Amino acid sequence: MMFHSSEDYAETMWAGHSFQLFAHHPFSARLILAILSVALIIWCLNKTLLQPYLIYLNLKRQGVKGAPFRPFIGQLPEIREHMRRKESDPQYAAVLFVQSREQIKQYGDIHISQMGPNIDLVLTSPDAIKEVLVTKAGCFEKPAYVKNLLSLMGNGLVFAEGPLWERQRRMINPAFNHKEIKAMSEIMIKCTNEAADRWCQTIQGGTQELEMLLEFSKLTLDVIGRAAFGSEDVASGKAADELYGGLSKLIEDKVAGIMEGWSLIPGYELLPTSENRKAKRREKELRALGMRLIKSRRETRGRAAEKPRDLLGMMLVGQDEQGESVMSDEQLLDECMTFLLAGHETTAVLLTWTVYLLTSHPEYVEKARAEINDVLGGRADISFEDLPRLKLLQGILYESLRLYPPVPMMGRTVVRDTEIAGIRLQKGTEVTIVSYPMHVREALWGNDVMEFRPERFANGISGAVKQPGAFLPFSAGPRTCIGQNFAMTEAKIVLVKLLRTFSLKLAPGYRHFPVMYITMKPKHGLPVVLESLFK
Ligand code: HEM
Repeated sequence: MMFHSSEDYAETMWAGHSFQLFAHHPFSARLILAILSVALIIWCLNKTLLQPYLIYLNLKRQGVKGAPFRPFIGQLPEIREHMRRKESDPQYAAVLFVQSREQIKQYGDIHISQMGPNIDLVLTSPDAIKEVLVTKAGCFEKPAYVKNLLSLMGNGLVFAEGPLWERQRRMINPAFNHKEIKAMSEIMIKCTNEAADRWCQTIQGGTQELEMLLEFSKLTLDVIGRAAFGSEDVASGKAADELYGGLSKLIEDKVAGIMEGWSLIPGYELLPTSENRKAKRREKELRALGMRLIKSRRETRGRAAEKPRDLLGMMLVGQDEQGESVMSDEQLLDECMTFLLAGHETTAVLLTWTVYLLTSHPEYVEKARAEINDVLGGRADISFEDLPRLKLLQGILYESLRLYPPVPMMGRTVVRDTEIAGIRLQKGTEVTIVSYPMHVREALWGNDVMEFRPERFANGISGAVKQPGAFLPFSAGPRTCIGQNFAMTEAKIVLVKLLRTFSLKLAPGYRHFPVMYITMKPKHGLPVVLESLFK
């Protein structure tokens, strides 16, 4: 072999012999392993100790208050203890998670909280939250730990960022305009009638206890399946049980991982632990179900002559208003999983808490029935045009969203240095927006703030609260919930049917224990005794 220079020689020797050297010298292999291990430990310590500590110092130096820094665990032990102790406390919702009243009382509306290794700037003030969600929204993205928690949604609309998010939102927006929601309301009515018939059959003229969180979840899954995917069988029989059961278990397990603290460690989700393997398996099954939906919709699209009107159909045609072209199969699947998840769970939880509040305040059941009868007269079915006239029902739903917001917290990560409420935030700082404390702040709503009083919304949101930005069930700004009108339309349709067909009583076995599994829902479900009003 000819070498043109000593560099060539050295290079070839390095490339050719170095691996042999390592292979034949166990010492060198061990050295490499040791170097890699040290690098990994340094990386982990930097992520879980040094970076959080520097963020903590930056906030502290600017006078932000909060519990003292505690390496790796933060306030996790207290939160866990808190959750255990509160099992029997009916006011549990009022002391939700870390953002307990005591924390706000002790440290103020804007304070530091530490969940495992993560330092969070907790915001419960309308002005600061408006800066994050609206005026400086471009400086924030969704945090990695939430993306990991809901990795099933991939890069769908909830987690897409930058130009991808802009394109997807532009493409999907038209599916949620007034005309489309009106068209989808017919599907909602059909699904609701079918569910009510099923419940009537179960009751068989007597009374029967039903677990309403489960019933509402199946119903909202059915609606999103048909309205967004043009599929009749998302929520039929076994598939629905598998889908609902699979999704709930997946999220419960992942939240349990957070409470244990392990899954807050960066990169933990990549380790082959039995929990991670189980979660991956579940995700794979659920995504396979999503793929089946796409395939079946592709086939029906091939046969249909007119322009598709459901969400998946529109995405399959695959052009946005600017004529930009098709989504990849992977992106399509991410959007399907996003809408299946975001589009059913939240609305089911809203319906569940509303029925809980109504059974606890029967006087509003009577008032709501009177309003419904007034608006519908002798007609059996509601129509989309009736909905704006159901003012009390709207107030009941808003009051439920105020006292039991299905999404009471939202996370953000600073991606560009910025300033919020006069506090300088470095890139990498985590921000948690907590709506619940604003929803129950006396100074904003009046001294009856803890009471269920739907009339407070008689003149809309601005008539109910001093700062409208303090009512945040659907978020605000460019990333506000795309499905809010869909959800409110669906919830009204379901409640009208329920109140017109059944009397409702909370079952004696109900245990009030709201928990946060991304959405805030009753840990033990909502058992309700249903009795038909028509005998
Ligand atoms: C009562 C029902 C609902 C509540 C309380 C709710 C709440 C929210 C909230 C708070 C966000 C913002 C999350 C964040 O920025 O971190 C959000 C976003 C979103 N919601 Fe909803 N939602 C509901 C129903 C729905 C429905 C029915 C759909 C679809 C049919 C839907 C689809 C979405 C999507 C796709 C996003 C992400 C939007 C974006 O980032 O551009 N939601 N929702």
